[in-house]
Amino acid sequence: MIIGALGPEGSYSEKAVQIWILRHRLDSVGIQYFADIEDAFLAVIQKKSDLSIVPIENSIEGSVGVTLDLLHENGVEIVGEIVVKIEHCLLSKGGPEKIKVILSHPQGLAQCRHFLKKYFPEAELRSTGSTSHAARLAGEFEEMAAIASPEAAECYRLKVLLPNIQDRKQNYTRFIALRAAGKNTAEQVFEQVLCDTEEKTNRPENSSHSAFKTSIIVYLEKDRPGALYEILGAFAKNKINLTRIESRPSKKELGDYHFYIDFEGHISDAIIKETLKDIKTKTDTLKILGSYPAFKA
Ligand SMILES: O=C(O)C(=O)C[C@]1(C(=O)O)C=C[C@@H](O)C=C1
Repeated sequence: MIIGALGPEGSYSEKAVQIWILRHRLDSVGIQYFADIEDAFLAVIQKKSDLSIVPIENSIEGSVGVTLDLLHENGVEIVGEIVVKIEHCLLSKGGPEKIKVILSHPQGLAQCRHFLKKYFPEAELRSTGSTSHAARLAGEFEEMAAIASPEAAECYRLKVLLPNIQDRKQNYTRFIALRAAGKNTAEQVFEQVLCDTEEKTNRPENSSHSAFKTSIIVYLEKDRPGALYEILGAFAKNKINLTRIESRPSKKELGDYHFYIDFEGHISDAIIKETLKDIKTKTDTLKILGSYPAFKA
């Protein structure tokens, strides 16, 4: 089995893959590293990986926009989530006095904004494809430092000049595990529900509602008063707990959005089916991204 992730070695994405491998007790897994999130994501469609793990949101910086857009644009299924604690360090080959350039993934730079402004106001900030890519470069040039993990420091033989430099101690990134949409995806199960035929899912028996999450994208073509309220009302009426709601520009015009909604429950639960059927009548597009086990720390 090949799992795709953002590389090179030492990225937080690799950490997420390792957690996935441990929790699923997988052996004989190869990690395929990609230069950016888009390539890692699309690898499942291009059959370069069986599963890909990509970041979707961070507790300090919010959504990873490219992942949200790709979920809308492509036929993939979310099969799981992984939450990784992010502890950024300032890494370099030499001492702090030599640092002229600080490199990291844009998320890494943004999560350490206060630190950078306070201690390195003169440094040039440069973004890289990943935190580990930044560490690899810092290993080559003394005047460059990287914001990356302690594991990246080990990988590229860098000194940890300062640990835990993110603006808040509590810093977590949520990743999703994807596979290409195939047979028995949540979307197809729902299509069957709409035709009132018997559906089959890979949901384990006897699992509680909150043990699972379902992710959907909703698009309301014609902006009308109360449209979003009606959708949220359908969840409230059936006492379904939303875990996230996020809007993302549809890119058609200013002020036009897709809504990404995560909620507790599995697509094969009767109440979820009923709620989604109801929502389908209120929206122009309803895309079901998947039902998957909620991450437990
Ligand atoms: O650059 C990495 O190491 C990544 O895995 C990417 C990523 C992200 O895109 O959010 C993952 C976790 C951290 O929030 C910073 C960067």
